[in-house]
Amino acid sequence: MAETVTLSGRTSPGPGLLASLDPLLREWLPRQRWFAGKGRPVTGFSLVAATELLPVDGTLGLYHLLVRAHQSPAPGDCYQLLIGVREALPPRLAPALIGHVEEGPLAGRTVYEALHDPRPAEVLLEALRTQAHIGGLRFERDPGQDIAPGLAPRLMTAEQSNSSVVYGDTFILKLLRRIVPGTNPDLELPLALALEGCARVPAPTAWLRAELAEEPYVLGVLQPFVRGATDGWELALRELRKGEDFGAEARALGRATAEVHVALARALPTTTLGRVQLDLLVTGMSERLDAAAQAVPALRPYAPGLRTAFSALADLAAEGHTWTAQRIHGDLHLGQCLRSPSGEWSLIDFEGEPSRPLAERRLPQPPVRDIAGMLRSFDYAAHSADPPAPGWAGRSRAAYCSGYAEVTGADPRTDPVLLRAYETDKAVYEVVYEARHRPDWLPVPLSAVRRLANPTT
Ligand SMILES: Nc1ncnc2c1ncn2[C@@H]1O[C@H](COP(=O)(O)OP(=O)(O)O)[C@@H](O)[C@H]1O
Ligand SMILES: O=P(O)(O)O[C@H]1O[C@H](CO)[C@@H](O[C@H]2O[C@H](CO)[C@@H](O)[C@H](O)[C@H]2O)[C@H](O)[C@H]1O
Repeated sequence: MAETVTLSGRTSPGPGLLASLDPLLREWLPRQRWFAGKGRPVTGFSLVAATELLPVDGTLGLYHLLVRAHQSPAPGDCYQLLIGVREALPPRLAPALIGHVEEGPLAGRTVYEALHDPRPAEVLLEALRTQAHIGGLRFERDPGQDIAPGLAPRLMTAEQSNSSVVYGDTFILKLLRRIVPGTNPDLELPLALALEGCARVPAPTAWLRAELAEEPYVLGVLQPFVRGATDGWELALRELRKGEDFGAEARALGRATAEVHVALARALPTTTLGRVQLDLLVTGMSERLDAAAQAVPALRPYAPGLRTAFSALADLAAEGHTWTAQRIHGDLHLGQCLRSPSGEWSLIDFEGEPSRPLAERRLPQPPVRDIAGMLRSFDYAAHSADPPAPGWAGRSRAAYCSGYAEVTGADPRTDPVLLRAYETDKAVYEVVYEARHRPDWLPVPLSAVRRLANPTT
């Protein structure tokens, strides 16, 4: 059953479109890295919106679909799909195959993940360049930034929560996969930082939105591509392999994080977290720990020790301690930091932790939360090295905090209770993330869990 169907007006996809794709999507969707509902069966699909971008009666058809995958708990998540339609798939597109349609309006055709194909990817950039309105899709651009026509696209192959296409090493378009209504911080925060003149974050050039059932959806963001960049994770692993210290880079990263925090605090409202808010924060952390221990048995022996991190924070709140909260990155780790060949660091991916509700991701939070994320990341890098290098992690963590203090005047280590609570919350999140997505990596956050559960050992 269609919820809302938006058409380009050029041709109707026909009522049987989704029914004919259903058996193929059931098999293909759960295999995608960005599919958020892993481990729960997909029981069906409903069409939220369908827009024909290239006519499907031509040699290459293109549908933009928003499709809800029915899973428990209902109603299931909504995903953005770009479906190419051809008579037959050329061999170079074999990895993009979704399947051969047996019935319905596309019977006899082959459907595939269109982002692998240059022509559909070009259509998206051209629509952003010309600020097209197609069906319910709104391709919009910063009037102060131009997009040259004809930039060659290539789909990024990195492990991602979404899908990105690089155009001529000039722009990168991130198409969000799991779509939720509302203002998306991945567009909101970089736009606010650009207005603030913060050069640490690539300024959005253009974006794709949809208005569905009077709710706004952000579907994608185009931003300048940092050419020749190395991300912080790759760089850290490289230095670890060479036995090199990461202190200077970690310090620079601390400064970059602080600059972004200062700009966000200027650009968007801040608030004070008092007893009520801190109690809610502690409750949230405790509930996440309970849910994680339920989902991942290996976490259970450490749960009582981890809880002491949260009760210590509750104790401070009861004594009347308050903290300032502001908008933050929300999922900061080494992979979200790009170092340009000239040594400048940029921060990317302001979506927050994708599994949390959007409203929660947009709340002001103590900046220490981002710092805890980065500290966890140094630990991750050190534990992925062979042999593990805890001393390297300790030095990088210290240098990062010092760099942060150089800009803000406040060293995060002077706030150990809040820092330990957030590090614990993050490690718990990572345990669940790894159990779900990369079970081989589970020992990495579990080693931190052991340390955080026994802070004096
Ligand atoms: N502006 C940019 N310049 C260069 N590379 C980028 C840029 N933005 C993202 N990337 C690359 O794309 C990858 C995925 O981007 P990210 O925003 O983290 O997507 P996701 O939310 O899907 O994880 C990054 O790890 C980085 O390698
Ligand atoms: O980049 P994403 O928004 O998709 O973030 C998710 O995936 C990350 C892994 O790709 C995950 O990060 C964890 O692993 C990193 C090493 O691969 C490490 O640097 C991080 O510190 C660690 O949290 C992130 O948690 C998840 O949300």
